[in-house]
Amino acid sequence: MSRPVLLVVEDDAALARQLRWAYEAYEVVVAGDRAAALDALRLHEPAVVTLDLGLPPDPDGTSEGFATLRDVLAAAPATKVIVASGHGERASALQAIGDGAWDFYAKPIDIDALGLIVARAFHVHALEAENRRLAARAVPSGFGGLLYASPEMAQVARQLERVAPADVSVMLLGASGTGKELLARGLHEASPRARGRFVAINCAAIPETLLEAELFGHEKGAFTGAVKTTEGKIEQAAGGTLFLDEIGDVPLSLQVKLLRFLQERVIERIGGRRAIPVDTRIVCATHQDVDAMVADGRFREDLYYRLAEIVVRIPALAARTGDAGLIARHFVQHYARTLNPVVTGLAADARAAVDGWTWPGNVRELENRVKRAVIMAEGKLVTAADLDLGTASADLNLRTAREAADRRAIGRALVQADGNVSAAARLLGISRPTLYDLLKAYDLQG
Ligand SMILES: Nc1ncnc2c1ncn2[C@@H]1O[C@H](COP(=O)(O)OP(=O)(O)OP(=O)(O)O)[C@@H](O)[C@H]1O
Repeated sequence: MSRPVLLVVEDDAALARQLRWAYEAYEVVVAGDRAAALDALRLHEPAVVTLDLGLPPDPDGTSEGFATLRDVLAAAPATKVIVASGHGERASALQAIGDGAWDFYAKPIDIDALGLIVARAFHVHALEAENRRLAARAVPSGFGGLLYASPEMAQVARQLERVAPADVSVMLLGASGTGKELLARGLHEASPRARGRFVAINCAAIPETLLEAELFGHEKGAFTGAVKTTEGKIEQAAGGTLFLDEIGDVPLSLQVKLLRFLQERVIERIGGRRAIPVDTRIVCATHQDVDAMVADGRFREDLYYRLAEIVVRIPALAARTGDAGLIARHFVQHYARTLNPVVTGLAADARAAVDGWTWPGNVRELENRVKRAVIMAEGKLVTAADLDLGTASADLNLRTAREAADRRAIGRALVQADGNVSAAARLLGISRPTLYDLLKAYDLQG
């Protein structure tokens, strides 16, 4: 097997020779200045580079060393650069770490100590490469950017893949921020209507009085302010998919009109007299407990059956084994690129905090926290404190630890039981009312 390449950027030829001789486990490539270092980087793509900051034409300063560090990391950001700090240059070594170097060592060189740092750098590089490979593999095709590695979400994706080609209505149930809109879009893209439009409307965000016009459109002069004829969202989605988010917030009066559209597949704009046929697929979502709403008359049962030919339950993020860490890594890389390129990953305490947190706001909360943390991070790694999870992680106290465990177990049981609350309760060994209480308490309805 060929030996891994260690690039030594060093203008002292005698020292470079000594390193080549000492590190026989590696193929040591030596570069004496910045240009040679970059050539060697392109040619050998070394995982690890040792860098003397004092390079010609500035052998007594550090400017050329820092420029080399910048160029190396710009060309190959995953490279582990270990910086040499001469006597009294500790401050520049620390600055180099801030600029993205992986570690530093003090001159004069202790061959064994540097050897350990180098070996560890190769090891970490290999782990990170493996992580990236796994993360890349975890991105499934077809569901527009949805990230997961958990069996719980794999099951959801499979269900949606199966129903995408059939022109049935789909109801997505899940707490806020679990990715319902992303899944609805994925469903559209995997369906024969993919060439048509995906039109989304959040029924909770629009005042009751305006919702009807938004959905059905209006003719010019239908009401004060209706200065021109306007198509509603339903018409806009003709040939494509209409995503009705927060369907549980549609008032009863409008539920009747929606039902009529779903039965007859024609709409009438407000103030219009013409029935306009519209062919669109309906996907809807809610975080509310629609079963309970139907039971106490807040949601029409006949409409429910039209909208929910297929019901898919989206587990809370805390109930997806391993997904929070995976998604956090993705967002760190994503936001680091534009907001703070020095940041390369999550510190160990941050990873533990991400795994332990209950994520009441699900993926949206995770994305927001990571984004803010990337901006706030002072070094290469995002810490638990940057995520604002430092004191609030699951081991804050027994109650939060229990809640996290409850959420995970309930989410999994619901997925396993295909959303059937009685079956999930049996799996969990608790009564149905107790499970309902827990679903309510943790806002896990659906
Ligand atoms: N599995 C995932 N992988 C990557 N990003 C995700 C995932 N799930 C959700 N997101 C992102 O999280 C954010 C929230 O997702 P989305 O808007 O789909 O949630 P939602 O369930 O519709 O929320 P709400 O009910 O509050 O409208 C979006 O920015 C979305 O891109």
